[in-house]
This record gives sequence, structure tokens and C-alpha cells, in this order.
Amino acid sequence: MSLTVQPTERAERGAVRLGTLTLGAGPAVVIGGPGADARWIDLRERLGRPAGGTADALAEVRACWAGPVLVEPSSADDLPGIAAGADGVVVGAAWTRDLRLVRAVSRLGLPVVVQRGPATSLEEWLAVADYCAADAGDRVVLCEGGGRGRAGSPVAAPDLALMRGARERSGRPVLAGLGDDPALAAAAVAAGADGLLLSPDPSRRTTAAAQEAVRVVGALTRREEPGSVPAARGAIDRVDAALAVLLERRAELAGTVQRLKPVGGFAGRDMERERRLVAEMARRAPSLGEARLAPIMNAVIEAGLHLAEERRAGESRGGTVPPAGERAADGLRERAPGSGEGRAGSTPRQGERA
Ligand SMILES: C=C(O[C@@H]1C=C(C(=O)O)C=C[C@H]1O)C(=O)O
Repeated sequence: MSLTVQPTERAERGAVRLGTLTLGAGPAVVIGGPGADARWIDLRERLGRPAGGTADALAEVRACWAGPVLVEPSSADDLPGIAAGADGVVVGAAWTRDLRLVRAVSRLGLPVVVQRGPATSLEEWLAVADYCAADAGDRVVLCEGGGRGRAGSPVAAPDLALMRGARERSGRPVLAGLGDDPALAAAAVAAGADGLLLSPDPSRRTTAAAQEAVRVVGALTRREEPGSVPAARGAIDRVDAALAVLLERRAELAGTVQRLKPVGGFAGRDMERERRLVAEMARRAPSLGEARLAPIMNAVIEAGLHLAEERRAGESRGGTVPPAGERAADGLRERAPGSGEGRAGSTPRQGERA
């Protein structure tokens, strides 16, 4: 039995615009610090700092970032400043029981992100979202996890099954709150998160890992239906990112099997195994079919065999293999006996012209 990755159904989702960003349609977004698709400010973290408040905090971010900015208030006093300068408001987990603040927030005319805290049930959380939606014109996004009791205390890990359930029940976009830990980023994207909410100031590594999960895991697990050239190119770039990861992994494994086989490299080429492998792939790629997949996989397999032979040659010379661009062509292009045997129209060697 094969495991089929089910693309997440997205058509029925109610998308929410956040400035220039769309949540709930297209790829998952990353909300965090520099390098993310949107940024956010937690004014609770700024309590006790010299006055200046919301406007100063927003000006600081706007000075170096032109995209969407979300703000979590530290109290109702922050709301006018947020209304004047932010693209959305975060109702942090700590606020969900303060219905006066929730109501005031949802009357600002901005999209609202409603975060679930560890002590809030699914029912309560969805009820708060509905309460907001009445005033916020349905521009409500749910965020599972990531809530902190006090500023600085550790974030609560998201319950991804709950996040998925909330998304199905409400039809609203959902975020996974990850704080500074990208460990669940891939799982969250696969579980259908429309975005990942990091901490307001995550490390560069956290943001990069979250973005990579969105691209690679997103390409594998969710179907996109882009409606413009830039959107289609973005979707293609994400699929190519996933392909590159898989091609690199495949090349490593192809090298391993060459070392393990009694006769490796081009000399040990097994065309019957290659045919079966193409037939098996055609089940998952029926539009391409065996006829179109065969030359693609021939090129992939030959690239793997070349790499394995180059590495073996490097090892037997006692050195390490230089990067591809610096490699001497001589000695590496020698076709081993039996290579390409029986395959009509075998692709030209690397660097050769057809
Ligand atoms: C990997 C093997 O060696 C060769 C390379 C293959 C590949 O990269 O898929 C497939 C068959 C062989 O020609 C193998 O024997 O399985």
C-alpha cells in the first residue's frame, strides 16, 4: 500500500487580507521578524519602557519594513494608535477572557488574529472568534498556540489536531504559533496551517527554517490554484524547492547503493530496475506517464551515477571531491563499460551538447 499525500482542500476557505498579504488562499505565510512575510509587535513586551507607545513602536518597524504589521495591545489605551498605523491586531491568549477589550479591538476596522491560550477550549476560542467577526466584518484569523502567560514566559506549543479542527469547523484561516522554535513548522504546514506566527523578534535561523517548511512541505502537501503569472511562478518555485531537496537526497541514496552493490556505477546499471521505477512513478504522475517520465529519470539516474563515480574517483585518489564548478572534466567523463546500454536516445553527458 502506498501513502498518498492528500493535498489540503482549500477552495471553501474564507481568505482574510492583511495589508498586501492574503491569509487562507495560496501558500502559508510566515509572520515574525526580519525575513518574514509580515511582522508583528507585542506591546506587552514594551511595558515599562519610556513613553511614546504604539506610534513609536510602529514607526520603528515601518522604518525598515514596507509590508504588513500586526500589533498586540498591552491595554485598551493602545487601540487608537493601532487603528491609526497597523494592518491588523493580535488578541493574545492572555486577552481572550477580557471581552471588553476583545470587543473594542474588533471595532477598530482591522483584521483580528485570535490566539488560543492553553486554558481555552476549542468552543470558547471559536466563540471569541465569532464574537469578533460580528464587528470585524468576518476578517478574523485563528492562531493556535504560541500564547504566553506573561511577556517572556515560554510559548505554548500548538495542538495541530485542534488547529485543523478549528479550521474545518470555522472556515477561518488558521495560524500555528511557534514562538522561537521552528521544530513544528513542517508539521504545521502539512496539517493545513495558513500561516506560522513566530515571536516578534525570532532568530534569523527560526525565520529561515519556517520559510523553508512553507516552501518544501507546502509544495508537497497543498494544491495551489494560482490566478496570476507571479502567483503561478511562486507556486512553481516552491515545487522546484521540494524537487531540489528530493533530488539531492536521491543522489545521496544512489551513491550509497552503488557502494553496496557488488558491481556499482555505470558498469552495474540495471535497466529492468529503472523501467520498474519509472512505471511505479507513473502511478503518481499519470499526466506525464511512463513515456515522458523515462527520459527525465534517465537524466536523474545518470547524474547520480556520475556523481557516485566522481566521488569514488576522488576517494581512490585520497582527496575530497571539489565542488562541481571547479572539477576537472578529464577523467570524469569516461563512460564506464555498459553505461547507457540498451537505452535508446540516452541523454548526452553533462557539459556536452546534443
Ligand atoms: C540505484 C541502482 O543502481 C542504478 C541506478 C539506479 C537509480 O539511480 O535509480 C537504478 C538502477 C541502476 O541502474 C540500483 O541498482 O537500484
